[in-house]
Amino acid sequence: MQTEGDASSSDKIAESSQHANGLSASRLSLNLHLHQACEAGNLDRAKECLERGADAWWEDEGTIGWSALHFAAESGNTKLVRFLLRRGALWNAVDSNGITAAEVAWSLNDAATYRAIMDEGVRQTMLRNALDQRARVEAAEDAAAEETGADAEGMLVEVQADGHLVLRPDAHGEVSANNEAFLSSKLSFERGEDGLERCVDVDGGVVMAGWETDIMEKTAELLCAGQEEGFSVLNIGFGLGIIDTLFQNYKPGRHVIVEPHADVVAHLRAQGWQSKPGVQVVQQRWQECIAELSDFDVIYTDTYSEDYAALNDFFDKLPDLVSGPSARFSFFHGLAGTNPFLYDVYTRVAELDLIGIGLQTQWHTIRPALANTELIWKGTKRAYWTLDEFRIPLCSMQILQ
Ligand SMILES: C[S@@+](CC[C@H](N)C(=O)[O-])C[C@H]1O[C@@H](n2cnc3c(N)ncnc32)[C@H](O)[C@@H]1O
Repeated sequence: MQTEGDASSSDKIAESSQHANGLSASRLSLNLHLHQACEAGNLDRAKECLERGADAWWEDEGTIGWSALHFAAESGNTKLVRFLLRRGALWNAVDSNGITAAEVAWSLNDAATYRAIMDEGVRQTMLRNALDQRARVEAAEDAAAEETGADAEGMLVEVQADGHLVLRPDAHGEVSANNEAFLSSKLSFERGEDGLERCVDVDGGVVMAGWETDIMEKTAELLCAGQEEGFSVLNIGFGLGIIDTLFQNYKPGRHVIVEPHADVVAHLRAQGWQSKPGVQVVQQRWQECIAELSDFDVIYTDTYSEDYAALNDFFDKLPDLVSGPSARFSFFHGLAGTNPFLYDVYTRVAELDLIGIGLQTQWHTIRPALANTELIWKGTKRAYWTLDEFRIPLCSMQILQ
């Protein structure tokens, strides 16, 4: 509960008007009435406020920045929540503590309301991805015409100055937000303060770190256990070679590694990867060589400085890469790995996009033992993972046992 006891609307208006971004007193009053209606879970009154011109997106910065959706979520009226979402409420608006309305519902064990907000998030994210994809195709066509490049974006979740969560912000010129810039920048291979090996980019962004070993181990097991002798593996992104080392334990007959970064390739050469039997290293971006590759029983992708749109593009290539309906695919699902609600949204978005190309996904949840110990992120730009549970996708055209 965030409103202040019996404060009258006019008191609240006076308090809020300092932060009102130029809204008139009557509009503020209407917005506050909308909040009160939502706090009471009163759909009819909320409708009336919106019909009279209240703003469904408005957040009361005079208090802790709740929106009408936060109040509606707290009231437990799922119908009201759905109504607000249809009328312009922002599904991912956060209060001044970074809390979304969905998290308010979650804290109250209100699964129906949580689901309603998540569904809207999934719908809008998929729509936005589709629009972005079209914009990228058009940008690429323009770039080809003008011989200029288009910038890629990062996919970290950040709270913006206006209080909204952004799913794919520009990471302020860092190489982690631009695949082309990343691939021509310097990398360091070092030991973190946790004693584990890590690979770090020029800005201090972590490309890969030893704490992910648990995730890689489980992924390799899900993908490789029970495969026939001589099975074939395609891995996109070598990094520290953790998953490739684990794949080798299952003795694949053919093991293709796609890795474009010169420093990573130098690192893997130094470890003798190129002369291992059955191993082929392709020093290209996956986008450049994928059309030449086919017939894999196991496919895994875990790249860096690429966003969800790039992953979705990779999904589209899968039908031409697999050896048959029982081939298995997985990817590193770190999308929105710092916010539990957005992690749920991206889980569902990926699942639906995969259904779109005929793949079923089973999610295997693990708690990486080494994740979130303080030392992991010391001396790095930021933590890209702060959640307790990691979901490993296992995808196939057939339902897997
Ligand atoms: C997170 S690391 C992979 C870690 C790996 N799974 C492991 O177990 O060590 C990401 C790798 O993807 C590579 N990469 C980045 N962009 C790529 C692209 N477009 N195609 C293929 N690999 C890419 C990076 O150079 C980096 O080596």
